[in-house]
Formats: sequence, structure tokens, C-alpha cells
Amino acid sequence: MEEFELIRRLSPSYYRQSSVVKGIGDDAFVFRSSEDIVFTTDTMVEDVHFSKSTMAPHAVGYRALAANVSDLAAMGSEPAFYSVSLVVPPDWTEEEIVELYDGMDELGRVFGMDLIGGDTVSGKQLVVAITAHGYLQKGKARYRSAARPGDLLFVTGTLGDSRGGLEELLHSSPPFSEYLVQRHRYPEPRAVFASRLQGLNRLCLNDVSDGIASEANEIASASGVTVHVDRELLPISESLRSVYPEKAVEWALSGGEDFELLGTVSEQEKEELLRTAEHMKMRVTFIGTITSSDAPRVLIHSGEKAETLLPTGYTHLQERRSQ
Ligand SMILES: Nc1ncnc2c1ncn2[C@@H]1O[C@H](COP(=O)(O)OP(=O)(O)OP(=O)(O)O)[C@@H](O)[C@H]1O
Ligand SMILES: Cc1ncc(C[n+]2csc(CCOP(=O)(O)O)c2C)c(N)n1
Ligand SMILES: [Mg+2]
Ligand SMILES: [Mg+2]
Ligand SMILES: [Mg+2]
Repeated sequence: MEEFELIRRLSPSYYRQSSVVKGIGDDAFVFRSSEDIVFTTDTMVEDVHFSKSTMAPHAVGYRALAANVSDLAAMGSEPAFYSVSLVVPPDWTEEEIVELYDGMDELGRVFGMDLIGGDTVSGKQLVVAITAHGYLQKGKARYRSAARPGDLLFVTGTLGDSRGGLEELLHSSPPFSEYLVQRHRYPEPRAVFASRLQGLNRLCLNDVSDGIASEANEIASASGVTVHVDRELLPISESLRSVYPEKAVEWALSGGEDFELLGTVSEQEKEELLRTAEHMKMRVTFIGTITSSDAPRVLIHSGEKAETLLPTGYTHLQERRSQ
């Protein structure tokens, strides 16, 4: 495999976004805009975010882009572009890299996104670093700091399935549940839902990459509020409950990589949010409330009992913290 020939093979033959001025092929990409623009970047590394036993190249590409689209959704934006920096180890073939790009394009197509450039270098492990861009109506970015006392806490889809799927892939052959494996490999970032909510006056959004224990704490800190989560209301799929009954709640809280949206909405705008979800046949579950606070935190309630929910979940570089 040779760098320039690979780039030629990976370059799109046309662009879906009409704002493209100069696509792949010069020193950089150019587009024209009069709207607010969102930029985000997330990276996937072999043997950290996936391994050859958990995911085929197609799913690696799909999920690397899905993680980025999920952050565009969490800002309320409409996905438009992505660029890809690739570190390719010797054991990955050209066909596997092409498959990885096919996986990205499968998701890119859903949102009308264009691949607009990137970089290709050789190295020891596969690394896919994506930067994605989205459009926003002016002033409509959905911040973690937008939660207010009296809001309702909601989450899209179901939680913990991705962690269940990973367990299946690492420890159970054949897997008990194809559904869980699919949810791990092919998450559905909620960008259409988020961009259809641009009419709401105020909305707080955060996407679930590390688990809601972590994401709810980010909302509490950024907004200066207490987030209350009701353990009994967590949306957990039938599959996860039946295959991993003892682990389901723990993984719903801190399994991570669900790429659902966790957010807060006012009582007044709740109905519009629900109507939008129903129209898309997408599950939205209200799982708690927001109250004012001098010390931002997350409380998890179970019947009469309430305890602090700490931001547990996957944290990179954790072993270096004490150094
Ligand atoms: N190495 C870095 N250099 C500069 N900014 C960074 C770096 N890593 C993260 N950030 C910034 O920190 C903020 C939070 O990033 P973080 O990656 O935690 O969010 P996320 O993408 O929602 O979470 P996750 O990576 O778990 O999906 C973002 O504004 C991000 O751009
Ligand atoms: C082979 C393999 N081992 C472990 C995991 C679990 N995992 C890796 S990164 C992450 C959190 C999100 O990362 P980030 O903060 O970078 O978005 C999780 C839950 C996996 N997916 N594959
Ligand atoms: Mg990130
Ligand atoms: Mg995020
Ligand atoms: Mg992210």
C-alpha cells in the first residue's frame, strides 16, 4: 500500500454539501458559511477503543465517526463535514483501510456528511482521529451549563447496551445477544433529533460516551445545580436485563459508549421534545429532575434512599493521576 494511491482511493468523487469551495486535493479544505459552526474531535485507538476481536474494520470506521457525530448532536448541530487522520500499522491491509472508510461513509451518508480531508502516516497501532464539523442556527448551541432548577432530566434510547455488547465480544462465544453486539459496534448518534429541537428556547445536552454517572456530573458542575437520577426509571433494554441481570444497572450508569443524549428541558418545553421524539419513533425517558445547589452534585434515588452518584466510568490516563 502506498500513501498517495490510498488517498486517491479514499477520496470522494462528489460532495454532498453545497458549501464546499475546495475539497480533497490541495493543501487544505475550503467552505463558505454564514451560520454558527461547531468543531469537535474524538480519537479511536486499537486495543483501547476496539480490538481486532471486537470489531471488523467497517465497524471501526462507523463507530469512530459516530463518536464525533454524537458530540455534534450534543451541541444541537447538524453534521456536515469530517476529516480523518490515520495512523496505519503494518498488519492492516489496504482493503481493510478501504473497508474502514466504507464504514465511515455508511454513517456519513445518513447525515449527508462529506469527507473533506485528513492525513495518513504509518505507525505501530491503528489510530483513527476524526474532526467533525456541523452547522447551528445562530446562538442555538446546547451547552452543559444550560440546566436550571425545575428542569426535567431525560435520556434517549437505552443505556448500558454497548458495555453488554463488549462483554459478549470479549467473554462469550458465540454471543447470547446479537442486539447487544450490534449496539456496541453500530451506535446511533442522535443528531437528527438534536437538530430538530432547534426551536426550543433552552435545552441542555451532553452525549453519553463515558456513562451517565460521568455525564450527569458534568451537567451538575457546568450548570451549578444538583442532578437527581431515579434508579428505577433508567431505560434498560430487555436484552441487557435478561443476559446480564446483575450488571445491567451498573453498566447503564457507567458502561459508556452508548452515544445517547442526556439532557434537561423545562416543564414548558417538555411536550415539544416528546412530540419530536414520537414523530421520529425514538425513545425518550425522563429519569430525574434538577434542583438548585451550593455544591453541584448528582444524587441517585432508589425509593426513599438517596446517595451521591460519583463520576465513575472510563477515564484515560487514570494511572497517571497520582504522579
Ligand atoms: N488534548 C486536548 N487538547 C485540547 N483540548 C482538549 C484536549 N482533549 C480534550 N479537549 C477539550 O476538552 C473538552 C472536553 O473534551 P472531552 O473529550 O472530555 O469531551 P467529549 O468528547 O464529550 O468526551 P469523550 O472524549 O469521552 O467522548 C472539549 O472542549 C475538548 O475539545
Ligand atoms: C477492546 C475494548 N476495550 C475496552 C473498551 C471500553 N472503552 C474504551 S474507551 C471507553 C470510554 C470512551 O472513550 P473516550 O473517552 O475516548 O470517548 C470505553 C468504555 C472498548 N470499547 N473496547
Ligand atoms: Mg472527546
Ligand atoms: Mg461529548
Ligand atoms: Mg466525545
